Amino acid sequence: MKKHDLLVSSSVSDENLEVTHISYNSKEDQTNGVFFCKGNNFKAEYLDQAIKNGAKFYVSEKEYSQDIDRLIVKNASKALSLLSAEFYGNPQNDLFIIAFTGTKGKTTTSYFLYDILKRAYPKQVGLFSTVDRIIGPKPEDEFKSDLTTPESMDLFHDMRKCVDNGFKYLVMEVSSQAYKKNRVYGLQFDIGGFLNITPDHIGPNEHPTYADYLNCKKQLMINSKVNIINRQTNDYDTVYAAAKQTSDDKDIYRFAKDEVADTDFSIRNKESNLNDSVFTYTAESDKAEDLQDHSEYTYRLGLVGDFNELNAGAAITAAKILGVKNEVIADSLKSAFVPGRMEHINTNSHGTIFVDYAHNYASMKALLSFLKREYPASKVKVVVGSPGDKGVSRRAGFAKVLTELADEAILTTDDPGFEDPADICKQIDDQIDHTKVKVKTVLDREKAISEMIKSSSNDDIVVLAAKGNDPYQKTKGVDVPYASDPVVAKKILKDIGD
Ligand SMILES: CC(=O)N[C@H]1[C@@H](OP(=O)(O)OP(=O)(O)OC[C@H]2O[C@@H](n3ccc(=O)[nH]c3=O)[C@H](O)[C@@H]2O)O[C@H](CO)[C@@H](O)[C@@H]1O[C@H](C)C(=O)N[C@@H](C)C(=O)N[C@H](CCC(=O)O)C(=O)O
Ligand SMILES: Nc1ncnc2c1ncn2[C@@H]1O[C@H](COP(=O)(O)OP(=O)(O)OP(=O)(O)O)[C@@H](O)[C@H]1O
Repeated sequence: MKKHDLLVSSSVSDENLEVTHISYNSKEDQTNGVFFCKGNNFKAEYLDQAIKNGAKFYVSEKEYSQDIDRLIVKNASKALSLLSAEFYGNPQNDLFIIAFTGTKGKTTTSYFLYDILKRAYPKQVGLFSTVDRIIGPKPEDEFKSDLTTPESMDLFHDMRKCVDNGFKYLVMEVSSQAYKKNRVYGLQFDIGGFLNITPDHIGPNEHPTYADYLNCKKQLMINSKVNIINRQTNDYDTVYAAAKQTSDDKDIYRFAKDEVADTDFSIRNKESNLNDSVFTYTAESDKAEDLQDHSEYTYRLGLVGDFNELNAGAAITAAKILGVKNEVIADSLKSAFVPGRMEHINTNSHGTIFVDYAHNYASMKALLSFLKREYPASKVKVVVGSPGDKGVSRRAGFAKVLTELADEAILTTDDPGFEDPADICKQIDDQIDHTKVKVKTVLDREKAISEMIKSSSNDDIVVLAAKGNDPYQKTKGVDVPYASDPVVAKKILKDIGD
């Protein structure tokens, strides 16, 4: 605490207290435990409850109780991160950690790299993603994530499990919120990848301004030994300067699509269809040549979307830094699968269905532009909804992108929260130019999907957007089970004998 200038005061009467438990949730058993008082909504009664549940010590920015020993610190979430790392025996030192940040593509890139590394180093790779956390080789070591980047205590707990389960590598996503809330405070990454940044996550509960969002995101570069940067990201100069603060040029690799000067690797598309895309990855600098055992290599990526070639670029570069052979990378990428991200379902007579997590203007535009450009003769038909209680600007964004690029759309329910889904759909609908796109609203999501699939013919492309493979509808504070878009689509096809 002193080294990080966090200590305000300490009151320790029992120097021999053997701490067997740490917690930030007062409802848990706290026997011989240290309890952390942190968070915007913390209340003094949580500490009282923790003490009743056995806490022997607390860490806090304020002195709440003099009944037990305590450490008063300047910043409780930073203290939580540092002390959690210590409590779990600094598992980060036994893992090679590769982290990705970006407004879009974190999950996709993390899955690409996880699959590549798993082939190269079986039973040695963990994954902390928005979708799943994989902390060991057994089925019970794989579970759904609640946050993109877990709270620091949970992060170090799960890293410890990874190490105890024999893992040597960890691929993880780092959100801007992780830096804002100090979830990765004090952690140095072996490789940090910066994918892109566009205005998003700006609002009262996330980042007050774009400048704050960028500042949080660039922290990954400052805290990584080796950096991988998309040469075409917005604010490239700021991101590169952040990497340079702590890394030499030789440890900063840039990748770009098509003809861009001053990059280390270039991606050039050779062909694409509805199932995969083929692209070359070319070393453009001496240090890239040194990394790549061919100056150019051709990959086939089993996940379409030109943006996915960029995500693959980041994953390929990380794999190369780790010394993985091109053939292993190629084998993995050709069968790439990321739950709910550009999952495609081929039908016999109802066109091609894509399930994709695109859930704001920028990602829907990237997705629909790609489909329009590659398949100009096909109609693009979208089923989409927008969530309640957050991201209100997405509604206007969906209206704009549907007007610009869709042929037909059905507006439906997606995590309405405490709002009325009909109101949300109406807000989208009111901003659509109905002379450009045919739109209707069907609130029952399964019925909306069913209607769109049944009314589509073989040349059509059906996009089930924004929900990915979420198995719930967040409604009035409850996660109401929902089969997920891919499961619903496949069931409908089965029912109609396609
Ligand atoms: C605004 C925000 O970032 N909140 C996060 C933060 O909450 P917090 O530390 O402020 O805690 P709090 O909710 O105010 O609660 C106060 C404390 O009282 C404790 N408590 C509470 C009740 C009780 O009875 N007893 C008790 O001890 C709680 O355990 C907590 O420690 O720390 C919590 C974990 O300890 C997170 O769950 C929570 O994330 C919220 C729910 C969230 O969803 N955040 C989103 C915006 C987020 O972080 N998203 C990013 C992805 C964004 C992207 O795509 O880029 C992510 O990384 O997931
Ligand atoms: N590099 C990219 N650029 C633009 N759009 C992308 C990119 N990669 C993925 N997308 C789109 O964004 C959606 C979400 O992708 P992914 O889950 O990989 O990103 P993420 O950064 O983890 O997102 P989130 O923070 O919203 O969870 C995809 O379904 C796709 O439509």
